[in-house]
Amino acid sequence: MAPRTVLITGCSSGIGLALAVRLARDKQRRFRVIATVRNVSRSGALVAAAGPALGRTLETKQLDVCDEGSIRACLDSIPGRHVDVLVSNAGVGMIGPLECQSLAAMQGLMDTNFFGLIRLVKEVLPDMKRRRSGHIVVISSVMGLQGIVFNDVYAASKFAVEGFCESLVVQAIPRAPSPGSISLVEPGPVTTEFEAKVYEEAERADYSQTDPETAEIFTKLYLRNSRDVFASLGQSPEDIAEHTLRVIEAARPPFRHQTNAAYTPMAALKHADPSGALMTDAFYKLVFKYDAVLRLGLRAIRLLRWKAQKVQAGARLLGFK
Ligand SMILES: NC(=O)C1=CN([C@@H]2O[C@H](COP(=O)(O)OP(=O)(O)OC[C@H]3O[C@@H](n4cnc5c(N)ncnc54)[C@H](OP(=O)(O)O)[C@@H]3O)[C@@H](O)[C@H]2O)C=CC1
Ligand SMILES: CC1=C(/C=C/C(C)=C/C=C/C(C)=C/C=O)C(C)(C)CCC1
Repeated sequence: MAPRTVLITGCSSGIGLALAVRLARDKQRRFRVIATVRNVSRSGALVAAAGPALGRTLETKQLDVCDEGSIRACLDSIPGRHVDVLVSNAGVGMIGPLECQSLAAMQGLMDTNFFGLIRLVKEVLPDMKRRRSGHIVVISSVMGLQGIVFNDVYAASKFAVEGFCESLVVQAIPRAPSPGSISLVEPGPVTTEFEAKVYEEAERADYSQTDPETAEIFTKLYLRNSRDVFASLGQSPEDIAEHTLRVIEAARPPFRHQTNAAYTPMAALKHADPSGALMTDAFYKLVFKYDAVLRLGLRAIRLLRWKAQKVQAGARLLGFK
């Protein structure tokens, strides 16, 4: 079978980079990867990680999801504009009290995370419809399902992504017998540059724009808990690449795919109680009342993960895997 052409956005780092390399190094050579970056001067890590796959199963191209012209130019440079799988991955984060964030920064985030997806879909969907085949895979987030304190605008952008895809999926690419033309991958925290970037912004923020109590909750409580959550529950970009590969290769791709089992019960709270009380109450208690219990639980998870890694390393040393 001819390799499937997979176009991925945001491949200079993190999930996009890991996925591009994973697909390009597929042992069965099932994919031809077009790994796109917004800024070609930032493709060094991708090129290094791709190694011998570069120029064979992986090529790099420029694409800025905020620039329709660059999306069109990228698509036009592909023979027949033929893309079998579009992975919409490019995205940015934002944390902190609402009063400390400018409207321009919020609009910039929506432009990347939400309108970036729309620009891509508008460009590839007509071709996919014409061919009656194609798969759009969107890197969403658990925050597309559930808001998290101090992530208001980022969560809103991922909710927008989910609402858009949920509406579009039914008619997107009618192809019997499987309608699986759009899939949402929903990771929890992933240890990439994303995390460092939001913390850097939090360092630079002007907390005089909010009241001292909110500033204190964010800087003292939230940031500490967030670091603990990433350290305990964080997945690697390679993990997310494996999950995304499973979605891409599935005969009947799922519409939604969560990557972090630890998150599923929290998302379930929302559906267990339509009034929202169960979910908001649980979050409130975890943040304000039982934060010591939360931290203890997270520390226990870290310890278990560390032990599991040791056991795995020992097993490898003994030649078991
Ligand atoms: N890390 C996490 O905890 C989670 C992340 N996600 C989502 O995963 C996706 C990837 O993030 P992640 O790998 O973690 O973070 P990274 O910061 O490592 O990667 C983000 C990528 O998006 C690119 N990008 C940003 N703006 C644009 C643009 N306008 N056009 C094209 N590319 C752009 C960046 O390019 P550049 O180098 O030029 O800035 C970079 O390549 C995002 O959609 C994010 O929301 C979802 C759940 C959890
Ligand atoms: C779980 C949890 C917390 C933090 C979650 C975080 C920090 C999640 C980050 C997810 C990301 C970064 C998704 C990206 O798309 C709190 C609020 C500290 C306390 C309550 C339980």
